Amino acid sequence: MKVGVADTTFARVNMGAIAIDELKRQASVAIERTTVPGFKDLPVACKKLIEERGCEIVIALGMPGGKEKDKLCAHEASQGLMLAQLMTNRHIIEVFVHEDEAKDDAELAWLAEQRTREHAVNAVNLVLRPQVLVRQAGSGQRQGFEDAGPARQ
Ligand SMILES: Cc1nc2c(=O)[nH]c(=O)nc-2n(C[C@H](O)[C@H](O)[C@H](O)CO)c1C
Repeated sequence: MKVGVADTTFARVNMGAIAIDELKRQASVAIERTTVPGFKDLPVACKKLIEERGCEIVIALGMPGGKEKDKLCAHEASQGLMLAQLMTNRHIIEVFVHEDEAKDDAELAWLAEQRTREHAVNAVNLVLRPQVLVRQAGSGQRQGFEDAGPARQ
């Protein structure tokens, strides 16, 4: 099984390296990596990882900046990633860490690592251990900051 990792030079954390480290901890899978300038370049990069490099699933890692323009572009990139999923019939796990989610650089680095690692686990589970996700259904999982947990009556 091959997992694709696509990340960007725009990001302020090496999210691709973190994803690869976590994938190696989780399972014995082949990994294909590509790095593009920014998140708008991710959809075609992910499609190529699937169609040309044989990936079963891809993790798309990006970091939207804090400006309004960045947020608009992030929405567009996200739509591109969804389209790529429908075109290829493969999951592309979008891991976006918005720069303004964190109060400072240290928290940004922590959040990017945490979210990347947790979604790398999700990607492996989706393909190799789907029953793990079924067991987590409705449990309020969050990637990065604390889990929300199940709603209580
Ligand atoms: C405005 C803008 N904001 C971001 C961003 O917040 N995060 C990011 O990864 N990339 C951004 N880019 C760059 C585009 O994604 C893309 O790399 C260029 O438009 C070249 O295709 C742009 C152009």
